[in-house]
Amino acid sequence: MMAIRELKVCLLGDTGVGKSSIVCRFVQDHFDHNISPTIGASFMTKTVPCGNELHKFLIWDTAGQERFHSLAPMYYRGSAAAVIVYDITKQDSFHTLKKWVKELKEHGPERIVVAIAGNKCDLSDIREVPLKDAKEYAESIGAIVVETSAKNAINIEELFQGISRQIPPLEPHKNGNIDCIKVANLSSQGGRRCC
Ligand SMILES: Nc1nc2c(ncn2[C@@H]2O[C@H](COP(=O)(O)OP(=O)(O)OP(=O)(O)O)[C@@H](O)[C@H]2O)c(=O)[nH]1
Repeated sequence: MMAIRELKVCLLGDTGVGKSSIVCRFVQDHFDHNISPTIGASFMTKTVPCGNELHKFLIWDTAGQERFHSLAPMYYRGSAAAVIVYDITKQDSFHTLKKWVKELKEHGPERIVVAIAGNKCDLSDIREVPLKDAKEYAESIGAIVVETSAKNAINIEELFQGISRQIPPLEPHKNGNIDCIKVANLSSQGGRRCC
């Protein structure tokens, strides 16, 4: 028997940085060049093994367009982790990422795991944000950082594995907690809805 833990995760970041594409690649191993901007938010799940536990990620992919900004607290409230995405070819999107970090610090859950994803690393020939800047910034706030490509499936699994590693394992006597159900296999895995 393995314990399954439900972990709420939200994705935040500018419109067009590739949040939905990252989730779609992670959950369905699929990439769509013509993906539409998210309206409000979308929800998907994926369960992955982590040590003696299964982590069921309840993934809220938020809309990056400014008009949806006020909805964000609904999605980061109660989240175990936030993936904040920027586009390595857009300096502005890195600036927006810093604003999200500030907002999470002020209004987000106290011990939220923050993972920074520098997406579109397949476009490094037109890069505007050096990896060094992202690493230095991530270190200064104690966040995970990785450059990803949803298009070429680079570091997408690793991003979520990094989050899993930051989630402290449950103590055995706590296995009866409400966020933890005993299951024998991975049959609950899969997305409920994509993009
Ligand atoms: N080259 C490249 N393009 C990407 C990558 N990820 C996403 N894109 C493209 O970037 C555009 C925006 O992707 P989305 O996933 O919709 O971005 P988003 O951050 O979810 O946008 P909103 O829903 O508006 O917040 C689409 O045309 C994608 O095909 C990537 O890794 N590489």
